[in-house]
Amino acid sequence: MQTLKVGWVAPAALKALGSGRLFYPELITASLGHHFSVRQSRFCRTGLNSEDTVVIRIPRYLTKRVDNVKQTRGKSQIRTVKAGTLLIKSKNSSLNQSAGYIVGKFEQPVLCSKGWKHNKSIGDYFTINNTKEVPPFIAGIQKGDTEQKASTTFQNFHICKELVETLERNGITHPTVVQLQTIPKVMRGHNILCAAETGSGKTLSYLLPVVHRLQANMQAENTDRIRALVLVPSRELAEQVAAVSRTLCAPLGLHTRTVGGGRGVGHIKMVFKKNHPDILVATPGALVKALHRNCLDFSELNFLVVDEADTMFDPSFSGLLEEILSHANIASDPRETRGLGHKAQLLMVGATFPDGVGEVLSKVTDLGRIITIKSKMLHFLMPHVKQTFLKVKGTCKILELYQALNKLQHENGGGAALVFCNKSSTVNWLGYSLDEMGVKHTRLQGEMPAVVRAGIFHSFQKGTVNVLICTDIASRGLDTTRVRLVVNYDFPESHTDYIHRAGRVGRAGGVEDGEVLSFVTHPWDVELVQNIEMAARRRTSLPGMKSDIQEPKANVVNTE
Ligand SMILES: Nc1ncnc2c1ncn2[C@@H]1O[C@H](COP(=O)(O)OP(=O)(O)OP(=O)(O)O)[C@@H](O)[C@H]1O
Repeated sequence: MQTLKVGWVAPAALKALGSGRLFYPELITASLGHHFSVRQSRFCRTGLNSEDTVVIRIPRYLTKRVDNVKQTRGKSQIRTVKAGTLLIKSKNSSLNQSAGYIVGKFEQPVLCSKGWKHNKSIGDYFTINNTKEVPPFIAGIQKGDTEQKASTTFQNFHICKELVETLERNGITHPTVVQLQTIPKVMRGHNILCAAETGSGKTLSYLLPVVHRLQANMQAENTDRIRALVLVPSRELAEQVAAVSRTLCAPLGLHTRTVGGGRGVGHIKMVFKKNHPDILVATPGALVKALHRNCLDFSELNFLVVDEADTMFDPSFSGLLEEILSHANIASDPRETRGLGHKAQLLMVGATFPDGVGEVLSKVTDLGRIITIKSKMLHFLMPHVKQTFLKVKGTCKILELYQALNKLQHENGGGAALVFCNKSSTVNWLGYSLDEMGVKHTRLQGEMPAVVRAGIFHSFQKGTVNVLICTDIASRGLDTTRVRLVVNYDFPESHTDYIHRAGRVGRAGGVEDGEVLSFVTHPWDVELVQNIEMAARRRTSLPGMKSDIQEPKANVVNTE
């Protein structure tokens, strides 16, 4: 307990200190100090005798509190702004951060999104600016890339000349970083798990060696059974992968076919009635139906590809995937992939590292022999894409969206936009509202009947319509090279979803100035936003994402 002798100002000041409303605590304490020094004259005015000094005891917790506040205010905020371009531009300019400043591991910067759980923050915003012009996955342009890497062409992989010519006709001459790393290993027969940024060209990194090896073995394996199976999570993606495969296979006489869900068993039977294709691109649900009806024979399978592996190993698909894998004879060693009685080589690719791989794969292959390829920027925010976060009231989102779409069309030179919602019902509601506002658009969500859904994404890709409102069904794997704006109308529920949605812009061969705009409405969105902001300030990957194959947990058998 500290004892002070005070006069008439002190009680009021102490009341303010005790009330917790310490906007200017140093002024109050200063005035207390000042008052002690002049107390005699004041006392005269109140009529008190200087001998009758009032004694007030200040509890220790209160003095401590004042000291704490003093210390906090004394601590200078980290200066994150230097000369040059800005990485983070905030509504409150004191929270900006320069591109040349990296927040250290132990530094705690004040985040722009700090108070975003509170309603008072509505209208606040910040932007993570792009610090690079080109994506990090284009080889030869990045700092530190060797000349050899830059001059590597597809011919260096010793793939057949027809494939190289087809790529050249499509303007693809130099492999991306992930293609450089993956293609040689697939050609050698290894089981691969490849996790690399969205839009970095993973489709070609598995299709090129697969098509090359199939044509090379065509004479030896004269069979009408399926030789390569590609599993993808959606019908749209199946069509897209099949289109690339058909282009590559056309000069080689190989056949590709797709089978997707939602069309009934009759359709599936029809697909397999004719000769079996060399390459089948399928969704897991439809494929399992075909397996149950004995429409398929995997005895000649050379390759099993799991595209969008993070989604496919997710509990919503992993049961089906396990069943499919149990029908295929998966190799454990590259030597088992060649010659008579060969087994299937397993290739898994995705933009985020899949969880639960260990549990599923330990039953069908040797986990220790799977080669993992991870890009340097895995789970990082894309440095070549501008990303804006806006704290907004739920009821105002539609107006903000309208403005953003208008700005894209009339000020920023036009282009396509993808608008993500978390639920199919929101897609429908937003669609009706935009209809009323006269915004031409199309919709894609998983609850649509298959016949209605067919062709929607293709027509968006072709440019028939410029705005697509969708759920996360369109966030996985779909190649959206003409998209310039991604809007998270509903904030995504996980980092993985954010990475996949944002990855629809800034793709190899796509428009260069893609942007992401995210509306933040609910208090439960804020933690993700803060993680994203912190990862941007620290230049680290997003937290809490696995990046290694985990051994399956030992089965605990309860003996009681
Ligand atoms: N070497 C290359 N040079 C130029 N463009 C390329 C190259 N490889 C692929 N592309 C183009 O890059 C785009 C993205 O490729 P792809 O869809 O395979 O990316 P991805 O890594 O599978 O993306 P996601 O993670 O979203 O599935 C495609 O339009 C493709 O044609």
